[in-house]
Amino acid sequence: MTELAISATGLRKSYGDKTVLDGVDIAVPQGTVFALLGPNGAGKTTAVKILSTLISADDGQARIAGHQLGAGAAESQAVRRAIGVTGQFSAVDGLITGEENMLLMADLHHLSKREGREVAAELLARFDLTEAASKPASTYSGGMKRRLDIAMTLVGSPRIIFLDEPTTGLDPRSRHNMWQIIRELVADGVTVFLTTQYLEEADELADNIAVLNGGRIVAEGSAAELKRLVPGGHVRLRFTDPASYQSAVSLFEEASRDDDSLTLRIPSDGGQRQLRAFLDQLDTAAIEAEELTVHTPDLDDVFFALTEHGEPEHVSP
Ligand SMILES: Nc1ncnc2c1ncn2[C@@H]1O[C@H](COP(=O)(O)OP(=O)(O)OP(=O)(O)O)[C@@H](O)[C@H]1O
Repeated sequence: MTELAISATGLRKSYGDKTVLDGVDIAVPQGTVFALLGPNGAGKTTAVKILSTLISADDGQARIAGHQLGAGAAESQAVRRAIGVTGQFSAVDGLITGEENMLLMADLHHLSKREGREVAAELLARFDLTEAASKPASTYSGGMKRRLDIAMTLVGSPRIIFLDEPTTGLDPRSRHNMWQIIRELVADGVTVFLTTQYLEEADELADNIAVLNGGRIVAEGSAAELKRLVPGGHVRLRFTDPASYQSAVSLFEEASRDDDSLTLRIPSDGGQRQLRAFLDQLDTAAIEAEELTVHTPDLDDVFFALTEHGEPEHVSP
């Protein structure tokens, strides 16, 4: 069995009478990406803070890199040495330059001056920050700050990295850059624990995804496994001619309809056989659709089905 980099059972945390985590179990094998997915306020950051020793849980057990959480200062210290944390509580100091931020980190990790300069230069180059290295970090774009934050985290060569919403607020190009950085970390054998509100991000990066809602993990598995949990596959037929739309409505009784947009949504597995049958039915009845699109369930369907948002009401494209 692959060794677990992170394991937790029965984690609980409340603030006053508000229960944020209500018995959460997590298992992350070494060298994999785990995504904790959940709506705003679901408790994702709280879970990261507990697992990275920043706060303690009210109850439950956790082992990080083989060290038990809550088992004394030495064990917590060992956990901190093995992990890196970046995200909503960024360590970047805007008043000093990117390079000075890196050197500060190197000092914290007790690297010699020479080693520190070498590691800083190497990481700044790796994250495309060499040119900006002598400018104050406050002048950096959002994407550059995140890259600097990760570069600073890597000074200590952590084997486990917690990334709390690493791409929130980034533009699409910076988001893709960040995904590439995360993939390279994993290729180097680093274990990544990621929180995100973006289903696409979890789909792109994670080996395993857990959906956190109401303080509990309500579903867990690979993106493909989660997609199989929910129905959501359908064929969408859009019409411009109201008469054709009405004919199709009577032909496909099982379809859900949107009379405003003249659109029908027919449950379907998206398979070739079923698609051919739909087309045959349309041809036989001489109905011309403006557009036919196939929608296979995606993580959005899972998310909406499993979190308190409820079912999506609209006919999605
Ligand atoms: N120190 C605190 N004191 C009181 N309540 C807190 C504290 N920290 C977090 N909470 C509450 O716990 C809940 C979960 O917060 P948390 O930051 O873990 O959520 P999240 O899933 O990371 O959300 P987001 O995506 O918005 O960052 C929220 O309702 C929040 O208000």
